[in-house]
Amino acid sequence: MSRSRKIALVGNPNAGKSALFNALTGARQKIANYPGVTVERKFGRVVLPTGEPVEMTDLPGAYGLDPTSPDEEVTSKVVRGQFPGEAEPDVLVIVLDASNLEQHLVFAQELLSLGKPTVIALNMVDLAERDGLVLDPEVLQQELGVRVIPTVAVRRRGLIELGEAIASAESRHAGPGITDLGQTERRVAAHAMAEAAILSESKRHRLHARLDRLLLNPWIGPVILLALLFVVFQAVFAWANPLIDGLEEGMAALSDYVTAILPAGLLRDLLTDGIIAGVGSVVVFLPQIVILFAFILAMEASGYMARAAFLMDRLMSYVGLSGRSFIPLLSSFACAIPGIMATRSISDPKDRLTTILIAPMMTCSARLPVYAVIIGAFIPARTVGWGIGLQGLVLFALYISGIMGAFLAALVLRRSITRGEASGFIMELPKYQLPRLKDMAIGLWQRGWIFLRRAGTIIFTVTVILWVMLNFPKAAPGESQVDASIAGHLANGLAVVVEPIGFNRDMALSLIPAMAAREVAVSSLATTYAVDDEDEAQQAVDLGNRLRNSWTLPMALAFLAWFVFAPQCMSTIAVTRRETNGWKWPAFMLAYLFTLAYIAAGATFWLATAAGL
Ligand SMILES: Nc1nc2c(ncn2[C@@H]2O[C@H](COP(=O)(O)OP(=O)(O)OP(=O)(O)O)[C@@H](O)[C@H]2O)c(=O)[nH]1
Ligand SMILES: [Mg+2]
Repeated sequence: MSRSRKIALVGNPNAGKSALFNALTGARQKIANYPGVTVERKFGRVVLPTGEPVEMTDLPGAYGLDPTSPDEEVTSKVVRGQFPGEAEPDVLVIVLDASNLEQHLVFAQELLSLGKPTVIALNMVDLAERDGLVLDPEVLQQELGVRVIPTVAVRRRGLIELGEAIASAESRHAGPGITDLGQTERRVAAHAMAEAAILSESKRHRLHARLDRLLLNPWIGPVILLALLFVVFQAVFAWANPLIDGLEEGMAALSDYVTAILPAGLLRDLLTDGIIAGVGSVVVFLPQIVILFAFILAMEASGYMARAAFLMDRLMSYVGLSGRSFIPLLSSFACAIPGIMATRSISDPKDRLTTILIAPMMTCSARLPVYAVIIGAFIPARTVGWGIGLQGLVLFALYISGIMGAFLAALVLRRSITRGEASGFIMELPKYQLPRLKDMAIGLWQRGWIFLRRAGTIIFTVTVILWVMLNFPKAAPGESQVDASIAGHLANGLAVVVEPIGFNRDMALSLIPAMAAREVAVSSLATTYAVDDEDEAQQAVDLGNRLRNSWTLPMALAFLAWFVFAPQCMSTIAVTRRETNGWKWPAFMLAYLFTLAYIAAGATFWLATAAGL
């Protein structure tokens, strides 16, 4: 039997290729309302209405076949059949944004000139209609010489027709003239075709235009952005706290239950001190993660994020970056790994390298449990006027510190190691849309699942290993178990190094396993204090109390400052190595970020101590 045919989805950024890919294959690739979301090719299988199974490829968006950035290069190579080890696609599905037809038809003509069997998905016809645009697919079909199927990817409209068209797509005879047009001629042709295809157009953009005037205003826009972020961090504490209390009580009850049914011994200790106290101390932050991502996803889907990038462009040009870096940096708030991958859409290599190097300073979601534990234990849950919660304010300040640190680093890097001019920034602003509930739910589910999976795998494993290293060898009567243990001895070495910045031995101890993942700092503190606690009745998960008993406020603040900068994440280092093709830049990243963390934590500790906190 011959191999199944390969179908590739191509088109301009933000045309809805991934949405269409998800709808056709049942996959759950990330979609968001700004250009440059997909940076790698993704595969899936589809059975066409004719019963023929085909392999579908989702590609990064591009503006043409002459690549200007690493992600466009992937698209260009795949489409031309030059991607190493990959067969040429048999059918191209060009995805067009119906409400942005003229622009998208430029690249479409270039793709058609390849002469491959092609089908056009005229996507987002719902948005075109909403904006008062009535299109005639027939006209396009005649002009371009291929089937044109209207679709609404997010509502699964037009999928069967599209599948049928793919099944019967034949090698086309490139229409007269299309083959060897230059870029300018394609633009002219695109304009004429769009004009011919638009049956009627009643301008209904007024509300959106007004919204843009407000949100993109150079003075009001940044204020709105800042206010919005402020609300997000207030909500992360205010809304999550009741849920977290509930989860903590649940963990405590579970711990009590295990204590009651199991005889005293190693197994019981492993379950209560290692797994419930350790892993449980991280899991309780699920509500905060979900709330944070609810805001991020809503801002992404509505089209506001792209506006924020536009606003930030000017600010970023001061530090030698362009607004292009905004989306990768923004993705790094979830996790630096997709953030660093997203830099593939940056064309200038030095711009891209700078963005990679500063991405780890964006506060990723793995820091949230660390921040939340320390803030919860040391910052009183009171308001500081106008109903502003102090805890949320401190969290906000930590995020801002990371951003400031990143901007400062960019400023220095762009004047030294990655010297160069800030490149220009052109980004189309996507249409405003109301976030769809289903997409939001799927997105939140995915983020929550990633968080829990980390807790169940890497955090679980590292915590259990640490528990073992904390429990052996056994302490002599009267001696502290942690002092006697392997882990305690190991930590003593590091403790000497971090003593000047106010860290005690337990804090030093938590930094070692936290290289695997930052949340492990929380689980390892919880486990260390649980192991150290002789009083069996006190086994409930009250990490906050234990921290307050062993740390001073300046120590806690220094610990927070450390985590703003410290590159405590193996996976980030690994992905930096991959994206920069070598060890030089990850090594540099480790060195400069640890230095920054050390200075920041030390300065915080001594300033706080001097201030008498
Ligand atoms: N209303 C409407 N929205 C759509 C449709 N198709 C996609 N979208 C939305 O448009 C945005 C962009 O969709 P994506 O699938 O991420 O676009 P893409 O072409 O993969 O973009 P890149 O990966 O950046 O090249 C998302 O917010 C989708 O929810 C559609 O037919 N109608
Ligand atoms: Mg995509």
